[in-house]
Amino acid sequence: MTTTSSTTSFAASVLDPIRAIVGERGIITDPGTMQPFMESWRDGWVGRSPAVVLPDSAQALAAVVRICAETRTPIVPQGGNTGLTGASQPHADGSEIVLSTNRLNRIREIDLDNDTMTVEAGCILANIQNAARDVGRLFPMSLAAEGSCQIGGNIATNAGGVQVVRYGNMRNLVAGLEVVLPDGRIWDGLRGLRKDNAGYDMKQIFIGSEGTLGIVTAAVLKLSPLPRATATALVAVSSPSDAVDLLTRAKGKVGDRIITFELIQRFCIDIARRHVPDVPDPLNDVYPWYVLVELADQDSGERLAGMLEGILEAAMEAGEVLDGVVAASKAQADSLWRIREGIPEGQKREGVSYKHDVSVPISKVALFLDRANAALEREFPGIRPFSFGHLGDGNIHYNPIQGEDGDPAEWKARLGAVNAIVHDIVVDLGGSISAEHGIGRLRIDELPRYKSPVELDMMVALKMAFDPHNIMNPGKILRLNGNAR
Ligand SMILES: O=C(O)CC[C@@H](O)C(=O)O
Ligand SMILES: [Zn+2]
Repeated sequence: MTTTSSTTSFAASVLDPIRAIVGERGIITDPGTMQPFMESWRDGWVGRSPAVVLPDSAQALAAVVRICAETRTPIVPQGGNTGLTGASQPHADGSEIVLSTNRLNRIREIDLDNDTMTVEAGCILANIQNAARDVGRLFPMSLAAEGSCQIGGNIATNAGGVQVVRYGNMRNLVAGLEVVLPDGRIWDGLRGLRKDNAGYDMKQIFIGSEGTLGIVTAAVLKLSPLPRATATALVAVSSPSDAVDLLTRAKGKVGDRIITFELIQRFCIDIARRHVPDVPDPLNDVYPWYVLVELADQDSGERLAGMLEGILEAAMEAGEVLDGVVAASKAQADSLWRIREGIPEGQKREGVSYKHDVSVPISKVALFLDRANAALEREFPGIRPFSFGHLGDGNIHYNPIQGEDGDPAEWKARLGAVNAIVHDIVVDLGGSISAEHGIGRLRIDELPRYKSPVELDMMVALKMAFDPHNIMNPGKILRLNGNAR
């Protein structure tokens, strides 16, 4: 059978009934218009698909899934398509339909006394943050892609970001879910409850499942009080171990007023400044490591800044801190944030890098960095360590960059060996090979190396129970029975 005739029969048996449900506005088959849905914005994932389907209600989405279930047509659920692991793009063989949540974009309800907001999966994260702020509440999920990522994708990937140290990751911010199952049934679990101990917690099965068990169509989100004040500082330290001491000291003094605690290696600032405009270098000297710390609470800004200064002065006396600046205005705080925000963008432009999104216990971050840097420098002389991330969560983006010399193709070919070295150390220290980005396709072949057979068996059993025909985002997270997908 030729590709053309298989695509034609695909179109006839599957796309016509789908078109009848979603109408012309709900389906794209033109290759040019489909292209943005086929590729990732970073990291080079590109696929093909006969159609992108965009239902405008959970009921329509469920009806589409029912057709796919009957015809065994694989589905790739997609939100804002901003993920970093290839989970939301189709494979290259053109056999999968992309099911987009773009048109599920209503805020269904805000319950102020319950501090919850019920939203559809396609709501853009920044719109949710703004809607919460408009009613005097905070929705604390915050990450670089917030202007275009969708809450459904945040939930499917259990997103993290820069405020997890205070508010937790997506898992902690969801009170209830509505999900379309792989057989097309809708599970209405939109309960806004703080306590619900009536059996298994099904919503947690779907959070972080990367669209492999079902499609989230709506969620009840937990809101927090809107802080009245924030205080932001950039602090220089001589080592990650001193940064951890500073974190422990700050926790002891101000507890969960710490909303951000990010570690930054000096080289990351150099790369951000090289490639991204307006990244400042606000301290008078150059230091090996930095921390971006932010506090927030309901108190006055002056008192909060005073608390932060007090912590930094004591840490300086103890030799943990070398230098630092506390932002004197919102504009100055924003400018400090540009340093952190410019790092992934700068790194993208610098050449081959080996990305890792790892976590270890906070107490072992310094040991992890020492061991990983030493092992890589021994094995691949010239490789340039490049580490930053969410120290408050023990989550480091350990992204060494190729050496300045040598053939880029040769550096690229070392990816597998670099991953193995880094991940073996992570797992030896009790850590995880994915802290917040997920497994997707990027780490699908590494997962079996780092999960026990018991844990893998449980994961496969779950997948088989929910999706026995393997139509829901196949070939992401797990390959079933050793198959390609
Ligand atoms: O580029 C990366 O490796 C990390 C991206 C993102 O998770 C961040 O924390 O900025
Ligand atoms: Zn991150």
